[in-house]
Amino acid sequence: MAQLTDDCFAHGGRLMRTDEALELLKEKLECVTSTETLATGNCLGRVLREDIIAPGNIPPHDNSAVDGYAIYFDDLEPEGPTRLRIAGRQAAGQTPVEPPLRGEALRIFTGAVMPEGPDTVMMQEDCALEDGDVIIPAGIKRGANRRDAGEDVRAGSRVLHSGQRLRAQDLGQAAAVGRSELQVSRPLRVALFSTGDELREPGQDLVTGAIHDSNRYTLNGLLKSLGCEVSDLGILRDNAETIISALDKATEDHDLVITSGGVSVGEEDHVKHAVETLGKMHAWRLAIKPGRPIALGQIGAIPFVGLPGNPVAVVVTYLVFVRPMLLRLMGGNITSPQSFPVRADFSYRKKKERREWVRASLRPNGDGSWKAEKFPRDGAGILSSLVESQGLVELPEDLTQVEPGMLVDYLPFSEVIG
Ligand SMILES: Nc1nc2c(c(=O)[nH]1)N[C@H]1C(S)=C(S)[C@@H](COP(=O)(O)OP(=O)(O)OC[C@H]3O[C@@H](n4cnc5c(N)ncnc54)[C@H](O)[C@@H]3O)O[C@H]1N2
Ligand code: MOO
Repeated sequence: MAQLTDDCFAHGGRLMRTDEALELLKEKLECVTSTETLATGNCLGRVLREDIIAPGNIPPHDNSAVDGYAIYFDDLEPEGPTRLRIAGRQAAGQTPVEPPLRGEALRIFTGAVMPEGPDTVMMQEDCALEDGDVIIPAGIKRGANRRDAGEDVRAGSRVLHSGQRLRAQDLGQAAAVGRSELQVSRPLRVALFSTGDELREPGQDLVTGAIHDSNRYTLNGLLKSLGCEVSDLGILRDNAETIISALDKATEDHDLVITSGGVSVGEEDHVKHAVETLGKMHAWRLAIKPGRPIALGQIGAIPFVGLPGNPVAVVVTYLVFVRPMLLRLMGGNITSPQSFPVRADFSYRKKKERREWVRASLRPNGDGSWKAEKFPRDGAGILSSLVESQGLVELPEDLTQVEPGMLVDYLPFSEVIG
């Protein structure tokens, strides 16, 4: 099991660019999860840890794509209808029957093996029947309505790649090549805490100055949607000893520890100190908004991530940094989420040299295209902005001004959550 090396997150004091941070994560983190063999049907969302090679062609044999009549194309009259005797019947799953002779048709059904000889299938709705014969109209193309062996997958080709997260269609593909079991990563075990004296559990009354803990619920959902096994370890009060002992204990049986809050420069921000006491901490100051402070470190060999407390910063830093980190730790490929160029429907000023994400939703332009409408309020504490938006617009470092009509990169939440 590969582990973190010392100083793996260390960097200079300046603000670090997103690309640099992601590169460093890729370089320094390795897979820490072992593999297990699971029934294919239980592998949804897991990271595949083997290449899946097709042992045979799919489909395994030439077959009919429709219910109809298998015929020899060369038997057809070039102009006008052709009458053919129906010589036999071939259903899906049946062993091949005697092929029809030239001048004959074979009644055939979708998925049934094509007989030797006939090259074309006529759909039954286009045919007429008369005294046990079939009347084929003119106009069909040679080879119509037949599916060739291997047209979906060729024997020996790689249908699934080690490192990919298994979606429903991937499970179908594994089953299609005959795999009843797959080698996948065990779930990453993540310990999750919130920190802050102001935090109360939902359901508890709020005294003045208190708020309900929302970050743990957001993070729990984000982590679970990526297939992590989450230990929700509650709220840590702003007390150095409490935090030290809780973090220490959490490393005993987890692959990663995540907290939110307490990573800034305030006197009550004890998380950094706790990690420094137990291991190594490298507070990263990233050239991003929201989510400038993010703490990465290690407690023993277990990676630690301290996310900023502001609820929007939590989600953005999770999507941009933590998600690729988790994928790496569970042996997955880190692929950039797919964003889409759309026209901005807003003006926005930003600082140069920093990457920003604004909350946005797609609205129809009326001509079939879409535009990105920005959520009107920008605060990193406005959690409702995430609820009411469908995604994020990513604004690169060198951009300083967005104007309506400008092309921007829109990242739907559906690309990265789940
Ligand atoms: N002097 C400075 N102050 C701040 C800076 C800075 O650079 N210098 N950075 C600001 C930025 S940016 C952020 S982000 C925050 C991050 O600070 P912390 O990680 O220490 O977060 P807290 O202070 O604990 O909390 C910030 C904010 O979020 C609320 N919060 C915290 N946890 C939760 C939770 N589980 N559920 C809901 N809301 C939560 C908390 O009450 C605060 O309002 O620091 C800025 N300050
Ligand atoms: O990193 Mo803070 O984003 O502005 O909430």
